[in-house]
Amino acid sequence: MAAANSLFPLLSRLWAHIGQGQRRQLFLLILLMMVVALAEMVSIGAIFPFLAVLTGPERVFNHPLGQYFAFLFGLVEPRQLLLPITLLFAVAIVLAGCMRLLLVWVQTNISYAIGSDLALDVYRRTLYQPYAVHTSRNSSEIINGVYSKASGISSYVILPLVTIVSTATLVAAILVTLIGVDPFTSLLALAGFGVIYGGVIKLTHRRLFRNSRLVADEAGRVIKSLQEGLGGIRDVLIDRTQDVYCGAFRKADLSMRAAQINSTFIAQSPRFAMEALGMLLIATLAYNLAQGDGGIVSAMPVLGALALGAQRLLPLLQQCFQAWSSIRSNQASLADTLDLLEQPMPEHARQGDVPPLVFERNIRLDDVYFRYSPESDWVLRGVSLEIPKGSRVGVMGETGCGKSTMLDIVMGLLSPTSGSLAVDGVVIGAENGNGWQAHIAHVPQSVFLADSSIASNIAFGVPVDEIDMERVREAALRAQLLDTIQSWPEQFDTRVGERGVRLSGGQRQRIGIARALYKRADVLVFDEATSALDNETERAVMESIQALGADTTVLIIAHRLNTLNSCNIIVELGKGQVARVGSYRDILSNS
Ligand SMILES: Nc1ncnc2c1ncn2[C@@H]1O[C@H](COP(=O)(O)OP(=O)(O)OP(=O)(O)O)[C@@H](O)[C@H]1O
Repeated sequence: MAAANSLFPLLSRLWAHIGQGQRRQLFLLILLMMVVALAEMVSIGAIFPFLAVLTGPERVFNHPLGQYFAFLFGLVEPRQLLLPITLLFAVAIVLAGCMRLLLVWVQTNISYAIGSDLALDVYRRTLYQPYAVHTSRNSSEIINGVYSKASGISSYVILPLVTIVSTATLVAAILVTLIGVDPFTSLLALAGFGVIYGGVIKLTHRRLFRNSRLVADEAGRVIKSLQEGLGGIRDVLIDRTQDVYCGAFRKADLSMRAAQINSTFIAQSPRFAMEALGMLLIATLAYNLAQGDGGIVSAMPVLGALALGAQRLLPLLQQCFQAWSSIRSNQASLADTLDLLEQPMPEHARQGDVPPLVFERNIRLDDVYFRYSPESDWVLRGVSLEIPKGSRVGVMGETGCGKSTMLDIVMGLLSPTSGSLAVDGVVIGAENGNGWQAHIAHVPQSVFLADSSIASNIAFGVPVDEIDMERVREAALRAQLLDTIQSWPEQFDTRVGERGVRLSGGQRQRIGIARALYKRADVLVFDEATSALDNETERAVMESIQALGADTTVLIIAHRLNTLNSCNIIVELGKGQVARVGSYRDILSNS
């Protein structure tokens, strides 16, 4: 718990993910902070001669420095000092303001640039995780991780961190100036402010950490309730379960917001105590100085410098505290983001484009056992199978017997728990999986469609300006979809709607088939890809697939045996084992 609670290990893990270029930018930023701090010192220091000239020009004129200044500008009487000193003070104030503005601009830019790179890295690493990792995760958790936690990292951690460093530099510079003006009051103020902020930090840091865990978890539940309600909208409408989903949303949202309110309140609250303390100090000081020889008039320069210093210091201290509480109240999200950033990157991810593996003879499964986790039952138990190149293999078996799992292993999406997958005798593993997958096109049971045009969905993942329309047309023709597309006013530019809601189930499936054909892969895997088609269309699609040529290997899972009548090998699975292998005729005659 102590380790989870501590912020510093997280910050050092975060530092490890910041690139060299950005570290250099941060170093330059610190230099800029120092320049701004210097400007701040000058602007506060400048009020001292300004007020001194206002309240007693003779004193300043007779001072050796005043004499030198008068000589420099050719001034002959004390009142002539007023204009140049006022101008100097104004210039110092304006310059310091401009420098602060520049600092805010630079630090915001650098923070968001770092945040953007980290968010991209989280997304990239997530996309590169093996399929088994994806099937074991909840998508709302991932969306929450990539979008809210990782994307927001610039505003809730990086910018606050940079703010803490920059405000601390400015605070130090202002304090040094104020100590030069009046050491006792300045050190007293420093101690007072330090005690108050230190006390608030001590009292609230656990609470803020608890809030951070709550916000991180409840945000995931908010996304989950949205995804489930919208994803199952047909059932929600028919069953009238809107209130159930609104209830789940409300519960998570309220709890998340209660934690956010609490953290925001904590972040804001010390401000008022600080302002009161600052005023109290100035009033006490003014009272004491007014009792002195020269009265309040001779004390004005010191008082003015301290008042201006306090006016600069208090917002900075508050900013610094708010930045700390922002990091603390998002610490759990930071920890989750770091876990995502530290997902192992598979070796092949660094390889770039890999050439396809040689595939001339066969695909072999040798005594393959598979289970999804060490706690779960075996899904495949000792499956051995040889698939010659160019064959048409039909896979059948009762529901849940492991057909899709077996084909996921053939496609290199899942790795056998024991046993092996080999192509032309070469065992497929993490290092050559990409080379094997370069041969494969896959049509899953439910085809994912992007909310874009038909053409983009057929040439899925290809940039719009690189889509080969002739190839798209040919794929649509083979998938028995060309006539339908041509009957639509916008033809291949027709938008399909989110997840293809504007299409029928059969049209969606045929887009999936056309997508696989567009790739011109030499291994095609169809997982119940024609289940939504009528008999006539299914027969036509299967004929097109048959006509693909002797070099194309086709694997088809189907529940209807007659879908497989053009296959030359039929594999029947039963409870994770190969029950029978034979020709369509053999299987039919023994059924
Ligand atoms: N991601 C997963 N995690 C855990 N178990 C899983 C996972 N996917 C599938 N299973 C289990 O593995 C078994 C085989 O599933 P699989 O999808 O391979 O069967 P199938 O024969 O293709 O079924 P169907 O014909 O219904 O599509 C089932 O008992 C299923 O519950």
